[in-house]
Amino acid sequence: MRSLAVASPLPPAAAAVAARRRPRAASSFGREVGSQCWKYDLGQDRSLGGSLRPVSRKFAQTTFDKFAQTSSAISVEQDEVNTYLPKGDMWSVHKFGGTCMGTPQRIQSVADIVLGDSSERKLVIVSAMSKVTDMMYNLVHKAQSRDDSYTISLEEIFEKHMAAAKDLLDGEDLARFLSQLHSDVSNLRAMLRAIYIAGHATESFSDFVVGHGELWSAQMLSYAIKKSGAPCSWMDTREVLVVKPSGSNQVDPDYLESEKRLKKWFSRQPADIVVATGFIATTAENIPTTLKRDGSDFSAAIIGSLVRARQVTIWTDVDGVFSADPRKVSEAVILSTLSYQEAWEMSYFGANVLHPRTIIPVMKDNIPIVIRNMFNISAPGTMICRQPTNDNGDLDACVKSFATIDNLALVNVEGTGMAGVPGTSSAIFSAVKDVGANVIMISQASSEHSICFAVPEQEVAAVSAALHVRFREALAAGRLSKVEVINGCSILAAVGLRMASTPGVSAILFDALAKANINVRAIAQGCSEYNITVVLKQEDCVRALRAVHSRFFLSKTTLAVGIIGPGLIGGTLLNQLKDQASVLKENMNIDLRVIGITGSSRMLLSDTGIDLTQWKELLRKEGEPADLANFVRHLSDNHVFPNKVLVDCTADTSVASHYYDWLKKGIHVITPNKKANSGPLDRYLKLRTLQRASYTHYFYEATVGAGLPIISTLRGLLETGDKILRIEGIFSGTLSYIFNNFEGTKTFSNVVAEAKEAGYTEPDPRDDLSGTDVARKVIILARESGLRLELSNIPVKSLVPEALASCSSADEFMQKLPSFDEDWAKQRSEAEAAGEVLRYVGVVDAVNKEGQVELRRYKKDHPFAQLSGSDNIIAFTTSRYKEQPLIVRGPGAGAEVTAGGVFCDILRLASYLGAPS
Ligand SMILES: NC(=O)C1=CN([C@@H]2O[C@H](COP(=O)(O)OP(=O)(O)OC[C@H]3O[C@@H](n4cnc5c(N)ncnc54)[C@H](O)[C@@H]3O)[C@@H](O)[C@H]2O)C=CC1
Ligand SMILES: N[C@@H](CC=O)C(=O)O
Ligand code: NA
Repeated sequence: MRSLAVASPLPPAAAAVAARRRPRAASSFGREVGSQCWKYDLGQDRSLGGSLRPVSRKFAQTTFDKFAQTSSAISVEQDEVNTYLPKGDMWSVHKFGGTCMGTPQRIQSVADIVLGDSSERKLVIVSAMSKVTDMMYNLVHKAQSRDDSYTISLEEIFEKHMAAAKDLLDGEDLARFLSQLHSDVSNLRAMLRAIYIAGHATESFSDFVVGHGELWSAQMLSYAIKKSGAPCSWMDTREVLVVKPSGSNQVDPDYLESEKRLKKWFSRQPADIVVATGFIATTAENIPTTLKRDGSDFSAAIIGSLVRARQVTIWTDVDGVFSADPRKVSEAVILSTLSYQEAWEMSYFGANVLHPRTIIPVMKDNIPIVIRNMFNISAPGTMICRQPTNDNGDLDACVKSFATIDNLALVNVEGTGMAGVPGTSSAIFSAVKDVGANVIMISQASSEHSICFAVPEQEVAAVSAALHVRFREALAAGRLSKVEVINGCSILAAVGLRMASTPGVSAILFDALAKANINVRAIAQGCSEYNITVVLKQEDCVRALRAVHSRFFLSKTTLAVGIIGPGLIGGTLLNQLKDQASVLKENMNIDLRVIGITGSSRMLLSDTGIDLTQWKELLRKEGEPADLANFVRHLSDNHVFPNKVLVDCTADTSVASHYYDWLKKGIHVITPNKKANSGPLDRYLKLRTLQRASYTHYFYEATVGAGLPIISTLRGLLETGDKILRIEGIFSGTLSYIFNNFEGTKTFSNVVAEAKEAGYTEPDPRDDLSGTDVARKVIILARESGLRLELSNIPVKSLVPEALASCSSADEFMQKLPSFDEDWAKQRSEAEAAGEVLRYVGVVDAVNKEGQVELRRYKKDHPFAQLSGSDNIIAFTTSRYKEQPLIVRGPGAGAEVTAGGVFCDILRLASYLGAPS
């Protein structure tokens, strides 16, 4: 809270006025006004939240006493002893915009809010009723375009205000207002007629006409407050607020002259509640003018400064200032405090906070501005004040918000002739100034070989032309190599006062961008570090915003998921995601959204996330014909989610052939499908090279041993410097199940059917029986270990009878398989007779750089003979695990374990993207 400045004794007349007021002030929390008794108790008034009641009753009284006995902060000249400008902490300034003043009911609510503020004195700045300013400008436009309908428009404006007044007021006040309205409208009619005849309106004519919206709304509100029992005056700010034009359609307040006039005004009407017109002002020559864009906020700030208000409250229709545009970031939060500089930066970067001009008048006196929602007065709002002290030391306290500006172009002026040549940047920017373009951001590396800057896209052609003219000779001589324009850019700015003193902020920012695969074109940060600005492609902007916002504010990792192949594994995965999603969100801050599911015939798309409790039904009923290209486009075109992953749950080679393109697009890939990693070596190497060089991830743990940690174990060994000598094991869940259960009681074909039924087999069980599936796993592990092997390098012993290899379908194969049961029974009995069991094993021989896949016989006490169910067992013999191999064993096939392995990869990805571990 500001303390009252004490400078010189109060002039006698002012002291007399103050003394006269003291008894009233002392009883102002329960005083008689006319016949009505209105009582405000600071302690009891909960309706207005904290920020409206920053002074205690005792403080208010002490302040008032100090004021009465001493002086004001601004010295009062002797010749003004008869003027009275009460100031000090008892003034509270409120500003209500057009939306707040939109209807008679709203004007009444405004009156209630004003009356509910227990401050000593209140100055209320109002805008015109909503849309009225536009209607007024339109009137002028019509009149000067000689469009007769201006008379009808004027009538509409008249009707609107008359109806509102009739709704709101009655008796003498209504009559007084209507008579003023009549008289104003007939003056306006005459004036517009003159404009019509002249076919032209000067700026001051136009400003005079337009300002009537505020004149009427201020009067209506002041009568409404009066009607509720509180004495209230209204102020035409053209009598007090003096401004001078400052170019670029802006004005500068003349504080000294305004203060003099304000004192005079108060000497005539020393009121406790004053409703003043926003937006309008006067020049020193008494010509009506306006404060231009966002004028009413500016009025409130200037007047707040003139009366040294304890607080300026800007009432609007949002709960406060958001950490990012809530239309783009649904998780944006309301900030409780902001420093002036932060608010300033944010408004510059397009956050709809306050116009930077609005902050200057209050900033010099450290007067807090509070943004509050008049439609939700229980929300405390956002306080903009001197460096807030209640920061909690978190990252969200050092980065306050993120803002963006779209439709920019980047201009890059480059050449060796720029380095060390004084005046180059001056020449560049003077050329830019000559075409009137607005430079939004500048960046120059210290090598001085290039300067790049951002301008609005619609100004870039003129800028580029001007630079080409200005640097014609330098370009011709090769001193400058190019003047390059990059269209379609946006700026993303992180704003926060404490970024300067917090190490690592930019690292986190850029890490979040990199992980969302967003390319940064240019960077700027001043040493004040109120903001870090990056230029990126406009199409990436919302995604970038969400990525950085979630990183700083929510630590939430949002991942958009596309599932390809909702068969056994894909379907089980969807169900697991459904069951676990809320736990992940709550406990791990991971927000997984499945935004697409595609099978081979139908696909289901959603922009925000499919309801997984009924995905099957939705896919059937609301799905559209499947189209993989469109499916991928749906994912990559979604600019809302920062991170995207495609999960390929098919066994399809053609789906796998797209991984490279997807990774290139920045889409992560996760799969249990072995086709990509066991396909042609050159393709595999290309894929891995791309993935290693980018921030996109490719995980495939379930391709070997399903959910068992095989790939991750192998990687762990390799990455920590262990040397793989041999990997040997039973890699097929199907074949393991078959030989574990083919014990003489069931036929071979029966056991195969059971494995298929249990979900262990490939979509076509011949892939298992042929040994191809095992060979693929051997290849995957061999390549992971650094061997450059092709599938064709692995000799495979197929268990598929030759006669059935050419069956046209898996079903046909299964039907014909029983005719070979006898052969199998024979093989089994032979092994049994020798005290052995049949096992189908795969080997990666890293020493001899080869792989093998064989049906072998093992003694019954061998570890490979001890398995049950669909168990896999994999033994890693390495430099470290030489005497005793490292063994991983457990079910290596089946829907739940495999989907669980894929799910694990999704969480691994989330953790790589920044989710907590
Ligand atoms: N079943 C298991 O225990 C394990 C399976 N896997 C792998 O999981 C993958 C899936 O296996 P399952 O779910 O058992 O097979 P599945 O046949 O039940 O499911 C595959 C699904 O993919 C769909 N599909 C096929 N081609 C498609 C395309 N081009 N576009 C869109 N959808 C397409 C099919 O319509 C089917 O819905 C396979 O690659 C398999 O090798 C990996 C480890 C263990
Ligand atoms: N069909 C495969 C499934 C796992 O990859 C198997 O049986 O192991
Ligand atoms: Na695995």
